[in-house]
This record gives sequence, C-alpha cells and structure tokens, in this order.
Amino acid sequence: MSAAITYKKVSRRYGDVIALSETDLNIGAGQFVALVGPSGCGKTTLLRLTADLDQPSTGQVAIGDMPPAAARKQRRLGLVSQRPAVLPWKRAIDDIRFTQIATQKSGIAAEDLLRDFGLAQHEKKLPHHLSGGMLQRVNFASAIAHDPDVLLMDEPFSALDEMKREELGLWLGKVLAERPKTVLFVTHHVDEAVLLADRVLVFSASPGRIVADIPVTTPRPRTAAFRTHPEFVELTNQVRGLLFGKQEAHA
Ligand SMILES: Nc1ncnc2c1ncn2[C@@H]1O[C@H](COP(=O)(O)OP(=O)(O)OP(=O)(O)O)[C@@H](O)[C@H]1O
Repeated sequence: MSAAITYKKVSRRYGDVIALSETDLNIGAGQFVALVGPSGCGKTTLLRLTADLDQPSTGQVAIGDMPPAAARKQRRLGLVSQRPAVLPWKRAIDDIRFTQIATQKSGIAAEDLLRDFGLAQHEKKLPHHLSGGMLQRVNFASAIAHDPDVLLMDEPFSALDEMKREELGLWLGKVLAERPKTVLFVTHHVDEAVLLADRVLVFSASPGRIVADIPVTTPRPRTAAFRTHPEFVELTNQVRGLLFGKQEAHA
C-alpha cells in the first residue's frame, strides 16, 4: 500500500531561522522522492513534519486524507534513520517481530521478510555479528514490517562505504518494486538521488526552500547500468549545477 502526501502552505520557523519557507507540494502515491541540498536547508524538517515529530508553523500536511498524527497512530508511516535502530540484545528476527508486535499490526511474516531481504541465514545473529549493510537491511525490514504506506528515510546509507551504498540502494529499488511505498529519501549523494528516485527535490538554505523539482522518467527499478544512461548523466549534472554552480557540475 502507498498514500499520497500533500503539503499546503507548510512552513517551519525556529525563532529567526526559517527552516522551511512556505511550501506547496503534492507527492503521488507510490512515488520515490529524493531530497537533496546543503546542510541546514530543511530536508530533515520536511521529514519530521511528515512524521508528526514536529508541527508546522503554518499550513497543513496530509498523508492520504489524514493528518500526520492520525497516520502515525494508524501505523501508516515507517522511519529509517542513518544509524540502524536495532536493539543490541535482540536477534535479527526478534527485532522484526518486536516491530510487528510494537505496531500491533501483523503485516508480513518476519521469516518472509528476512528471506526476501537476504537475511535468512543471519536471523539468529545478534547485531554486533552483522555487517553495516546487513544491519541496515534489518533496520529497513523492521521499518516496513508493519506494511506502512509511507517510508521516510533520512540518509539511510550514510554510514556505509561507497560500494555497499550502491549495492543497498539498488537492492532497495528492487524491494520497493515488489512492495510499493511512497518514499521520502534524504541524501547528500546526487548520484544516489537520481539512481533511485522518480523525482529529485533540490533544496537551498537560508531560508530553507525547494528550488527545483526534477522528474526522472526512466522506469524503476534501475540497475547500475543506468549510470551510463544519457538521462542519468544529464540530470546529475543539472542537480550538481543547482547545488554547486555550473563549473563544478562538469568537473
Ligand atoms: N529544533 C530546532 N531548533 C532550532 N533550530 C532548528 C531545529 N531543527 C532544525 N533547526 C534549524 O533549521 C534549519 C534546517 O534544519 P534541517 O535539520 O531541516 O536541515 P537539513 O537540510 O536536514 O540539514 P542536514 O543535511 O545537515 O541534516 C537549520 O538551520 C537548523 O539549524
């Protein structure tokens, strides 16, 4: 399942800081939207407002036809952060079961998730016996164990090295093709954003705002070969141009 997200005149101020200027935005059900921009431009703020972890200074956010608080209460949201939120004393399978129990929604069988996520041989392992990539897979499996409509991901691969990051990104694309969700994905990596998303929102800081909304039309899920596709080359240059200026974009 997936749900549309709408933002109507949404803004967030902290004292004198405009973390997010007035924003109108519609995200279609099942869309994968990447959020890129310099530090402090409001990406996490937008995620937090969507997750009901913060309230807008003006305007309204809606997940489908309900406000974020109701969507959160009904367990329609899944959150994935930078650092795996796994519990150190729990085996991988317990962590996913725990999430299902905690959310009181059986969703998908833990064993099926572990199998689909390539974790079947590791289900008895404790977190300190799993690699960073494996941990992030458990983290992700836990986030979707209750079958949410919306996945909010804040730099989920930032703790991983370049190779693992790409491998996990492509894997995420495949998983989402089988279990469609509406995704907001914050990243500092331009390549990752274009590789994974249907749409890249480019932010600018002081005040935080969206300066470009760039569609990526090649169908998902994509493979590593997409990196040599003219659309990938053109869009990564376009996003880099917006973020860093034209010179660096072609460096
Ligand atoms: N709770 C808060 N109190 C005061 N200022 C805040 C708070 N949360 C965010 N800000 C400010 O709002 C602005 C936007 O922050 P936000 O975390 O959304 O940026 P970001 O784009 O996610 O940055 P990064 O890429 O570094 O994570 C920043 O100037 C930040 O300092």
